[in-house]
Amino acid sequence: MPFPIDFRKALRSFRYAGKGIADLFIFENNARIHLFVAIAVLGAGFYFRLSPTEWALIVTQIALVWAAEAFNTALEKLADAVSPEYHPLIKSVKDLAAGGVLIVAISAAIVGALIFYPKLLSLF
Ligand SMILES: Nc1ncnc2c1ncn2[C@@H]1O[C@H](COP(=O)(O)OP(=O)(O)OP(=O)(O)O)[C@@H](O)[C@H]1O
Repeated sequence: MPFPIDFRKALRSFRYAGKGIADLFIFENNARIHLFVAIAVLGAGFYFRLSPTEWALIVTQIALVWAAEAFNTALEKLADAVSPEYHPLIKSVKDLAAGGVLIVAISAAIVGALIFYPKLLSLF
């Protein structure tokens, strides 16, 4: 019986996923904005010496926004391949996917404000 886990296949999948993440930040303007904001937030996190729980919340929010952006970009590309011309369903698909990104971005902004606002106030 062959070993139940094909590690070479898993490694190949990781490489493809890494290429997807690199493409996201190299080619997608919105993703680059999210990357820039995340770097600024991480810097602020180190400056204010966040607690482990605060770090967990911040890292989760950053990951959610990046993942949503990746799924949104994938859907946009799929939609463009399937129907480059105007189609009301494609409009709905793209608007829904963009709405998904906006939902997590708002959540991230609220979590960030809850964590950093009191710390910023304490500076003055
Ligand atoms: N083929 C299409 N059919 C119908 N509506 C479309 C189509 N392509 C785009 N749209 C509309 O235009 C909006 C913007 O689409 P677009 O693909 O330009 O995305 P974007 O958010 O500007 O991202 P990017 O700049 O990364 O392409 C969509 O949310 C949708 O409402």
